[in-house]
Amino acid sequence: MNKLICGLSSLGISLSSVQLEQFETYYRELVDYNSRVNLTAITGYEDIQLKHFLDSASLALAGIKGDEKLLDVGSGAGFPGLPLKIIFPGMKLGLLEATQKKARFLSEITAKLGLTGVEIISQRAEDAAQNPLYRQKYTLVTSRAVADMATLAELTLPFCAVGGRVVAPKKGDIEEEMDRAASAIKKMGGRVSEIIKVDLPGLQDGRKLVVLEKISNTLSQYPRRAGMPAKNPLI
Ligand SMILES: C[S@@+](CC[C@H](N)C(=O)[O-])C[C@H]1O[C@@H](n2cnc3c(N)ncnc32)[C@H](O)[C@@H]1O
Repeated sequence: MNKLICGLSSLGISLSSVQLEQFETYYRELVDYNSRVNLTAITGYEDIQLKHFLDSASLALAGIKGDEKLLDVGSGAGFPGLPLKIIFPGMKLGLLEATQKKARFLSEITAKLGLTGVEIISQRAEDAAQNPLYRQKYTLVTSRAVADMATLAELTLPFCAVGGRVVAPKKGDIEEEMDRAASAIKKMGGRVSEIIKVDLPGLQDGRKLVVLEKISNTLSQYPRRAGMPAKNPLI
């Protein structure tokens, strides 16, 4: 795990032997499960350390303290939620994933890693966000590679408590994407707080973190029914 260790040290994070072993187990189980069920195209030992584990950990640049209640929307094989939980074990974590076979992997890997305080929610974000158990209940919401920002605002901000934040990793030039998303972010009760450049050993390719702040309650009509936020983004 040298690539991960090196990148994390730039973030001021060092891992205990238990955490290191958890990352090794996560790597092995991911590659094994992936040979039967397609979870990720990234399978090399170094690539997984950088593009999955360190990329997930880079969200710490947004000032994660470790006492957050975190929901990861469209978590797939657990990114970025699970690496953050390994690094910050005190966090409460929800992993929201609509695809059943991916949600099954999330349940299995969570048990194998011996993590507690993790809930797997196998639903679409549009449906789960109307459930009072989840609506506006999280202080931190993450989502990587799920949708463009206008759609993502509608899929994430409704889960966020007022005063909480959404952190979304993005890559490349996002100016136009952010312009298109301005109205959706406002309608969900959010505002853009900051955009943080990610520059870590092995991840120097224009990655950034979009940070949204939740400043007022989301109106009950949002998110719209399943599929609408992607099909017809709010403008
Ligand atoms: C490209 S994958 C990214 C997975 C992971 N976040 C990552 O970065 O590796 C997108 C994931 O989001 C899930 N997803 C897409 N739309 C969703 C929705 N509306 N509600 C819940 N999950 C959704 C998909 O099932 C898929 O697993």
